[in-house]
Amino acid sequence: MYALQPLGYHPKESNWQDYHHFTSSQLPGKVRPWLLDRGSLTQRLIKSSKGQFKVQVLSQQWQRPRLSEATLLGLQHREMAIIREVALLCAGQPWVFARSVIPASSLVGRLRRLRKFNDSSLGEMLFRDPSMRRYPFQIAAIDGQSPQLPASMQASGQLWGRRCRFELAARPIMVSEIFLPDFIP
Ligand SMILES: C=C(O[C@@H]1C=C(C(=O)O)C=C[C@H]1O)C(=O)O
Repeated sequence: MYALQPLGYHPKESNWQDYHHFTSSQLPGKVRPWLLDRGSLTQRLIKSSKGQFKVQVLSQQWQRPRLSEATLLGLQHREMAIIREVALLCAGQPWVFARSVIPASSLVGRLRRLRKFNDSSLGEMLFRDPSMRRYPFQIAAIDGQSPQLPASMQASGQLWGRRCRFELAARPIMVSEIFLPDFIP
């Protein structure tokens, strides 16, 4: 019998650091150009997979963000958010695990539609919005066995992830993406 986790339990957080903390030689050549690409990951994956792209929603629910996510978003302690976790599939294979945090205080005006988001890409909405502003990336080396990854996506060794704060109509959203072993650009 597993002990019940206290409300707001989060697995050990990864060590997210500003991208300029890393020299280019520290980032593996396969993912380096993708980690720092400021364009839409969705569009790049669609192109790379010759259109065989799909967003698989794994969960989308109200939760408290992790402490470092709340800090990045400038949230009051314990503010609730929609936490959306998806797999980005290329030719049916999960290339990216993505976790987005949409604070309750951002779900206003035209952003209310994010309450009922489905398997269309969050990126398509973000990059279509003229008010969108993207902040600099944070990068982390992620333990492939980390419990933050669904069991089916865990791997031996180390994975690389990126995350950043977006603002739409000056309202913050966080998007994080972890590149999985099946990722073959
Ligand atoms: C931010 C983007 O949106 C992508 C789509 C996501 C979703 O639909 O949940 C999550 C992460 C992103 O990779 C993008 O395409 O660059």
